[in-house]
Amino acid sequence: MPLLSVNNAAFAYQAGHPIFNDVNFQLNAGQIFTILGPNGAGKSTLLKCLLGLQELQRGQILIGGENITGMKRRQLAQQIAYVPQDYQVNTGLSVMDYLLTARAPYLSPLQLPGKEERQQVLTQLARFNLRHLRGRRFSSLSGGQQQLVTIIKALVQQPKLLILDEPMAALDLSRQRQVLTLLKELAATGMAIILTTHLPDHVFLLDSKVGLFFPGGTLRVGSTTQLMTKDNLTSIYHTPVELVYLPQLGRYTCQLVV
Ligand SMILES: Nc1ncnc2c1ncn2[C@@H]1O[C@H](COP(=O)(O)OP(=O)(O)OP(=O)(O)O)[C@@H](O)[C@H]1O
Repeated sequence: MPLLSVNNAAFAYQAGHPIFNDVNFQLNAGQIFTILGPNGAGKSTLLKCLLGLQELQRGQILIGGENITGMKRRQLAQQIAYVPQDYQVNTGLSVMDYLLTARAPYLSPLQLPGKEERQQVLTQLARFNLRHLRGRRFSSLSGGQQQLVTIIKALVQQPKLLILDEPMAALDLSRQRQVLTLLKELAATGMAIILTTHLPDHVFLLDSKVGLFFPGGTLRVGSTTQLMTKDNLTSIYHTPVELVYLPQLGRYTCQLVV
């Protein structure tokens, strides 16, 4: 059974103005699914539906065979972690305390996080060499640091499915490389991953399953080889691009034609 099944999903914020229609895809443990589409296409909205933050007009979303509409938030939070596009929350919490909130789905209502949870936070901070930030106020961090800490928070939650909305938008090249490498490592351990990005090169680097938002709210799903073509990218972005093969890297890169 797939970890995630999205069947005939349709969503509209306003009746008669669908954002997407008939979205169908499945994701197994250990698979990466990268979603591309122009601004306003519906990528974040689809992710919010997967998280149960928005309700579908039609269709269903199943996690481990169970419809998410019948699941409690705590139960969902043990399955799915989310890195939102708007990660800049105004909180007075330190980085450590902010990260500890990710353990809440595993603690009883009045239980405070203890030594074990603090160790889990330190282990995840260490992946990015960011242990030194643990005493800083989250909202005092730079944009890129906040985005990294938000990714780390999702890891502290230990999900089966990790959903990231443009997780590298604020990151420098070295940090993008770290995140891409980490996503591959997490997938190899069996975590399923869904991310959105505006950089087609991220898809070529991950060589993942792909979802392309076409005009009219159609999500076409396939492999990198099937869907990441010059015609498809030109068509979804309404702008000319060239795909260039890099023999030394064994993959394509996407270049704007200016
Ligand atoms: N809460 C809302 N109420 C009404 N309309 C909304 C709401 N949130 C988003 N929209 C609209 O739904 C459409 C899809 O938005 P969404 O944020 O899903 O796009 P996106 O593909 O993630 O875009 P971007 O690449 O710019 O982040 C847009 O036209 C947007 O204006």
